[in-house]
Amino acid sequence: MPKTEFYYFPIKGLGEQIRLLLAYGGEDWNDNRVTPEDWPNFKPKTPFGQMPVLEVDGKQRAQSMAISRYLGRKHGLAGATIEEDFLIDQSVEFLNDIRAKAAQVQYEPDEALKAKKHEDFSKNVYPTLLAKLDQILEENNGHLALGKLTWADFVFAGIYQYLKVMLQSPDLDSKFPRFKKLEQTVYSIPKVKAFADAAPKCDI
Ligand SMILES: N[C@@H](CCC(=O)N[C@@H](CS)C(=O)NCC(=O)O)C(=O)O
Repeated sequence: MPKTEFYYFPIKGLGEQIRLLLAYGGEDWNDNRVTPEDWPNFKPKTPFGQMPVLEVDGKQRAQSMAISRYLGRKHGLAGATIEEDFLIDQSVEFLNDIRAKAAQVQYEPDEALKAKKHEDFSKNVYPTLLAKLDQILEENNGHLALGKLTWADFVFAGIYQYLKVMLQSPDLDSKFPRFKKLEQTVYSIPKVKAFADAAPKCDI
């Protein structure tokens, strides 16, 4: 089996979903956590000057969603038809929309503007998006698509803690119990749990 190397910062961010998929697949892989000090040296050696990067047999792959989709297909977590794949992609893109909205606030450098945006989004944006997400889970047996475990669920589990921080919503678990349940569903898969139990702890 080819040796797989995964490279990302020592955070969950855009990398955790890939770590969870690699763990699920039972691949022989190394979880390389590149420190900010080592990053300037590695950056020019990556396809887009960014991480995550997945290297299989010396061949690099980049872009978190493309890598996740690739691993999902590889490990039986994709759709059986293009229609099913579409439903998975649709939910993943919706998750990305939520993350992008939250990031608009999280990475606003002006603190006063950040507070204003947070207030506005908390009132006018997040409630609709989160209710829709909850509805998708309700209609899919607690999953993001197809009523069963797919790679979209790994994307969700990988970003959920970070999302809570970005939404500044520590009570998200109690407001939307289906969210926490889905995160637990993924993290309690034995191979995923074994990885997560042994991995360095990080919240975001
Ligand atoms: N669209 C890319 C975005 C990757 C990205 O933004 N990576 C950030 C970390 S989350 C990065 O490498 N930042 C360091 C830099 O740009 O120098 C993906 O999904 O993989």
